[in-house]
Amino acid sequence: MTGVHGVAGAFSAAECDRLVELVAAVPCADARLVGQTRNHNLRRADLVWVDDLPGAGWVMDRLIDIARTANRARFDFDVREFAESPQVARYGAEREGHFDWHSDIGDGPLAARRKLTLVVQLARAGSYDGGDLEVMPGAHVVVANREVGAATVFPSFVLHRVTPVTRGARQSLTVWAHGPAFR
Ligand SMILES: O=C(O)CCC(=O)C(=O)O
Ligand SMILES: [Fe+2]
Repeated sequence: MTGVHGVAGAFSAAECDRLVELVAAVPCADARLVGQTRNHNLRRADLVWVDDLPGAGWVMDRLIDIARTANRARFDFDVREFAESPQVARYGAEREGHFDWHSDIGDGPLAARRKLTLVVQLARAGSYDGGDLEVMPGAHVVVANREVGAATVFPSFVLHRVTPVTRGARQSLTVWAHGPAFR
C-alpha cells in the first residue's frame, strides 16, 4: 500500500527543542559535520548529520520505532535496516530555503535501497511561512502536518518537495528505512 502516513506528536515539542539545541552546538566551521548546499538550485538548506551529534542516540532509537510502526500499519514494505544517518535540515527565509520536487531513490549503493522516508517537523508551525512539505502519492498533493513533532512517512520513490520559506526558518529531521530494491 502506498500513501502518506502521518503521526502527530511523534516527538514532543521539548524533544524537538532539545535536538535543535544539540544541532546549534555543532561548530559551523567544521565542514565534516555541516554540509552546505548554498548555491544549489534544487535544494537550499543547511545540513547536520545526527550520527555526528554527541548525546543524540535517543533520536535514532525513536525514529526506528516510528518508522517500524508506520511500516506495519500502512506499507508492509521489506524494511531491514536504517543504513544512513538521520539528517537535520534548516531552511531559512534569508535565502528562500527550499527543496524542489524529487524522489529519494538514487543510484548510490545506499540511496538505491531506500524504502521509506520519514520527516519530523522540528520548528513551531507559526514561526515560519512557506516551507510546506508537499508529497505526491498519486494525482493530488498531500501537505504534511506542520505541527512541531509531527512525523510524515511515505515511500521513498514518491515525489515530494519543500516550498520556499519566506519568513523565519523551518527545521526538519529526515531518516530513511532501507531494504532490498523494489521489484
Ligand atoms: O525537509 C524535508 O521536509 C524533506 C527533506 C527531504 O526531502 C530529503 O532530505 O530528501
Ligand atoms: Fe526527499
